[in-house]
Amino acid sequence: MRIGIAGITGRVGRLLVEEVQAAGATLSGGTTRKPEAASGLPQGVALFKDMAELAANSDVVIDFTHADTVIPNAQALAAAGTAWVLGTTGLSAEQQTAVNKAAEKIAVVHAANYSPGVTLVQRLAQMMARALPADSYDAEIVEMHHRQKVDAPSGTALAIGEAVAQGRGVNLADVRESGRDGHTGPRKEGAIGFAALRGGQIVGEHEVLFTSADEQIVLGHRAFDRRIFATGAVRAAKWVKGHKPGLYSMEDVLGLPPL
Ligand SMILES: NC(=O)C1=CN([C@@H]2O[C@H](COP(=O)(O)OP(=O)(O)OC[C@H]3O[C@@H](n4cnc5c(N)ncnc54)[C@H](OP(=O)(O)O)[C@@H]3O)[C@@H](O)[C@H]2O)C=CC1
Ligand SMILES: O=C(O)C1=N[C@H](C(=O)O)C[C@H](O)C1
Repeated sequence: MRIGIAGITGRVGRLLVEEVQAAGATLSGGTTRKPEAASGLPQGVALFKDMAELAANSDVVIDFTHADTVIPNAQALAAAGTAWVLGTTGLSAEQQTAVNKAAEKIAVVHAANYSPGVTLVQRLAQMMARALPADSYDAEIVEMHHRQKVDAPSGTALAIGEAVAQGRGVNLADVRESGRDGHTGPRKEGAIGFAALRGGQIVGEHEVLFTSADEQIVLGHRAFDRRIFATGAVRAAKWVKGHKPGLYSMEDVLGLPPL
């Protein structure tokens, strides 16, 4: 199968080149706005001028770029009938709608975090939220990433928050509290709080905390190397080929039963 990489010169993109080749798949090539930055790629890696050209030459495109590319990429991939493994985070509601619309035409795997460990943390967080009453247990999510990260809270933190909200049977948008500052007043019962730390070259750290008056449960994940994301995305790319159009998750790729 032919796998294309959007953002091929990026921090994850470069690792995807290695992992696609290690998986024995054919690397069709990639896209970059800066061909001069591609000098560090292995010899012979094809660079396409845009997503339309990359999609036309690929069975699946793995995309770790930037939220600004999501709408044009969705349109180009749907037009080409090419499956999409999307890792980009920081999407607006409009950009997420474009992903959902593309999934009417092509198979899309969309995950804020392609590490199996985080996928399990999300599942466990949902189970914990079901078991621990919101009026006694305060849920907070803390994440830390490298100083270059451009979006906050992380997509993974938001996905964990979504899992807690689902476990509680509420809409995250109604209970989310991000970035407390100033005279905030007491914590609202049932809120799901987020804190985003940035510094150094931290690859990706997440904790979800359930705190009551009498105990605290902390569930955490630390990524030591971005390669965990690249291997997960390649696993998703090999899984998605041949699937009918639709929006799939890393839980589907891992074959986790519905909760
Ligand atoms: N789902 C997951 O498991 C993971 C998701 N991510 C997410 O993937 C995305 C990329 O992360 P990372 O590889 O660290 O980021 P980088 O900035 O290192 O790479 C992103 C690449 O996208 C390209 N790009 C294309 N269009 C744009 C644009 N309009 N603005 C900015 N860049 C653009 C850039 O390449 P060029 O300039 O050459 O065109 C850039 O190299 C982020 O959203 C991040 O949160 C990161 C790790 C894991
Ligand atoms: O930008 C990153 O680096 C990462 N972003 C993803 C996110 O926003 O959750 C996944 C991972 O934590 C690394």
